[in-house]
Amino acid sequence: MSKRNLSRQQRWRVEKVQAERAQRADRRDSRDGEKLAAGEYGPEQGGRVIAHFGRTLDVRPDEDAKAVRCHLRANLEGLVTGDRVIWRAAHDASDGVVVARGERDSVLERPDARGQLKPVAANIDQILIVFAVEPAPHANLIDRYLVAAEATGIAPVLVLNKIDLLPAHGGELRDLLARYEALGYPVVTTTTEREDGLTALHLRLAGRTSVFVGQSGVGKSSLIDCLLPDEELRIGALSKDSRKGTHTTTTARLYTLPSPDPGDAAEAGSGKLIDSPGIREFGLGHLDEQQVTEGFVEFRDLLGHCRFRDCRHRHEPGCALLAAVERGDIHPERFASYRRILESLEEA
Ligand SMILES: Nc1nc2c(ncn2[C@@H]2O[C@H](COP(=O)(O)OP(=O)(O)OP(=O)(O)O)[C@@H](O)[C@H]2O)c(=O)[nH]1
Ligand SMILES: [Zn+2]
Repeated sequence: MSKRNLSRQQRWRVEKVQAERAQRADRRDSRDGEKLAAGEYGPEQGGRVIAHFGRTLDVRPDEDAKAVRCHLRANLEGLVTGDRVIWRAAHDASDGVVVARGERDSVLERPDARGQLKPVAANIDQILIVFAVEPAPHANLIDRYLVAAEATGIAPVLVLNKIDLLPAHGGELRDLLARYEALGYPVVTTTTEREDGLTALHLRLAGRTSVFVGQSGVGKSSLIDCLLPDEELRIGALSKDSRKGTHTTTTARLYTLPSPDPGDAAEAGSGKLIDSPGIREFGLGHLDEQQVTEGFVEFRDLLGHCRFRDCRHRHEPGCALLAAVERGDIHPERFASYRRILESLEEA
């Protein structure tokens, strides 16, 4: 058989499979429609997507810890973990159907295999950028994460892990942290080596939905293992092996964190964590020059004040940013990071 025929036959098979799949979805949808009309589903209620697998989702009802497997009405597309939804439970409680998606406060996107941005998780309150005493962080790397986080509109928080390895006076790292605190970024320090090493982190997580990102080896898995100690909480969570592998397609999951102190949780609400290998690898991605510039929070008030409207803040006379570096209002290392990030975009 010629190559050409083969590929035509392959194409035919693919089309056939797709047609069958669409037919099945149609059938299921008209069944859902009939069931909905026949009142086989209960009243509408709120919930949150805690995992999704194609057109099937796990939804956790607002008032309940137990998730329900749901499918989607055909007109609903693109739901992701963390989405708030309106859904109806089957009367026999076996499953449910999602009928609407709530407004999103925020969405985290990643490029798919074809380089197109796809949402991977929604309604995230904060991005925890984890770095560690070892491997020692480069300020530039932290700045990259901050810029990427700023572009999503989700608040970044810096988490310095492994403080058990910190030398007595902390040295350069303390200075580095002070620099970011001065910019208004919350900084939390942690260690998984001490019983009380995560106290500050617990406080940060309470009542919010968070994701952990950061370089390999900084201790993201270790932190998450400490936060979700109960195996049951991690049912379906990433296995040790897949964590180390390159499976970045695994679905994101939303976990409810147990509180170390039940009293606190009742006040602030329990913390939620959305995690997947893909989310952990969140990085600079597809930003343009303007997004990078606006990602440096201390530049914002100065933008628009350069002599030339199209100033690129390199060596133009009357540049408001360069003047601020001169005055010491912008830290020279932050400005060097800015330059380096722009250069890396040009290379890409
Ligand atoms: N001393 C010390 N070591 C830690 C701490 N937290 C994690 N580690 C160690 O740091 C190493 C890396 O931790 P992981 O949790 O695998 O780091 P990760 O960020 O998940 O790394 P990837 O899976 O590669 O993304 C392990 O050997 C941990 O035991 C800590 O607070 N103190
Ligand atoms: Zn300028």
